[in-house]
Amino acid sequence: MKILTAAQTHQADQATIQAENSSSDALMERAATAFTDWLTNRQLPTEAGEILVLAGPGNNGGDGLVTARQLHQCGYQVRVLLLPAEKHSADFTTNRQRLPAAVPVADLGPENLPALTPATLVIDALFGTGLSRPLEGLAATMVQHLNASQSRVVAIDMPSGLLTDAPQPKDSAVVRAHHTVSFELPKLAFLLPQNAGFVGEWHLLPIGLNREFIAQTETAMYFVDATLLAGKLPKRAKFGHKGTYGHALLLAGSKGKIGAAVLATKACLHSGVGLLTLRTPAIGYDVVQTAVPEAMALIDPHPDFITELPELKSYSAIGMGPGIGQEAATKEVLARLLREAKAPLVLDADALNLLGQNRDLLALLPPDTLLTPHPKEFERLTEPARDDYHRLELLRTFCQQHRCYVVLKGAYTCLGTPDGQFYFNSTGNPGMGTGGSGDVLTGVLTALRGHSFLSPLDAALLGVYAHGRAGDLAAQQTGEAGLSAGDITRFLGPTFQELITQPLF
Ligand SMILES: NC(=O)C1=CN([C@@H]2O[C@H](COP(=O)(O)OP(=O)(O)OC[C@H]3O[C@@H](n4cnc5c(N)ncnc54)[C@H](OP(=O)(O)O)[C@@H]3O)[C@@H](O)[C@H]2O)[C@@H](O)CC1
Ligand SMILES: [K+]
Repeated sequence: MKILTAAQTHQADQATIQAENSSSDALMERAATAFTDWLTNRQLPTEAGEILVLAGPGNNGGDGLVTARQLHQCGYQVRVLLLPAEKHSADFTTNRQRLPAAVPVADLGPENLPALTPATLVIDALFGTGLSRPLEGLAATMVQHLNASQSRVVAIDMPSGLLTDAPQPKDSAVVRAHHTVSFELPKLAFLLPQNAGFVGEWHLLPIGLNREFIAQTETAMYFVDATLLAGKLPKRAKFGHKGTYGHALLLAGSKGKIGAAVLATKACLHSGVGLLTLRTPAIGYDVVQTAVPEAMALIDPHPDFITELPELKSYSAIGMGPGIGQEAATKEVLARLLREAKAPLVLDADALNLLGQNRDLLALLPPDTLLTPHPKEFERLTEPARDDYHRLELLRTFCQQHRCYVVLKGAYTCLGTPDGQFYFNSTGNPGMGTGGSGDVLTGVLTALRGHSFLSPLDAALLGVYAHGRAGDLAAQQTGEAGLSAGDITRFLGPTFQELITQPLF
């Protein structure tokens, strides 16, 4: 799915109205009907107490007025409070007039803030994607009053006060919604950790925005779901052999962290690699040969950490980092790898920390190298980010400067590409924030980078998505708290099976 800016969303709105030869009022009716259906299908009890619609002066307020009318028609007890304004949108005015007289309506005022109880369900329709500046005055006071209450809050399209795709001025008033129900396409603001407390759980409702317009609109941001990946992973070839799917090399493990090597190795094997060789220190030999007999073990002369780079010419992809530690000799191995590798590289964990401590090595990164930092590791490669928008700026600059792909790990892991695009992943769950989960991702990505038929972009997208999806399937069995990294590897097979497409021709 594409992620559009607020301005592009407004254009999509206009293009839809034009293409359908209908009216903005009809589109509003459609959007608000989808919202009302969403709400009432959640078995909203009629005895839920009062439903309070807070309506602003624009089309977001218009959506709120349509919803109020529809909920009233369904028999709910609804009340509307309007935010006084000098001008109102045409569709707001139309729907204000359509509101049945039986629905109580009043103007908000500093002396007229509503009583809010835990039984009140508040529908936040103050501002949506048309918000052009931080809230002030009465609107800000109302939002603070709402946030201080125990009422349940469902926001239409955006939590009011939150900018759709621009940095939020510090301490500005923003509604803290329990649910945000938005239309058609995800908004950038939903995907940033700093906004989690405002957005709550978010949901998308299709409202039939014009497909052609969306298809031809240029964007640098995507939300990666199964549809975006359709057709990218072909069925395994009948006459394929181990060579077709690559021979991967993993450099992983050190004393006390051989488990990281085992996890990455298992994940690589469960992601379709043809052959796998693991370079690990001597202390890991028995462990690895026993735990993962499918992999070949190429033992380093040092007992505790990796000190020598093996011959590289047979490998189609190389992953380095899980559990390797930060010894000087291991850093030299990394430096030699960067200088000598011809195969695609995946760098993670301590390989990234070593790069952060020796930034001169960044100049050696071969083009299309894939790095998989979490935000702290990324900061060690760049600089501390002021906020999530600044972090995205740093990500774009880093990827462009080093011609590399960076998987910035998080709730919506963001893949940055050398041409400045962002791909936010849709799969995964909080249970995956557990030791070894990153090692599994390195194994998956190393396997896919070794598939000659996948582009660097597709390998990264598929790997990140599959890792999250396998975690989701695992959590269905284990629960999020019970999820461990090894569980993720067990569900990689079913995940890839889901992703493989079998076109008839
Ligand atoms: N596109 C779609 O898919 C569809 C969109 N739909 C709905 O339309 C919504 C967007 O509507 P919208 O463009 O009218 O903007 P909205 O957020 O209501 O506010 C604009 C008004 O607020 C004002 N204003 C702005 N900032 C302010 C501030 N800080 N403090 C005070 N005032 C401020 C601004 O005035 P101005 O900036 O000109 O001063 C203007 O008067 C969208 O979120 C969705 O709910 C659906 O109905 C149909 C499908
Ligand atoms: K809103």
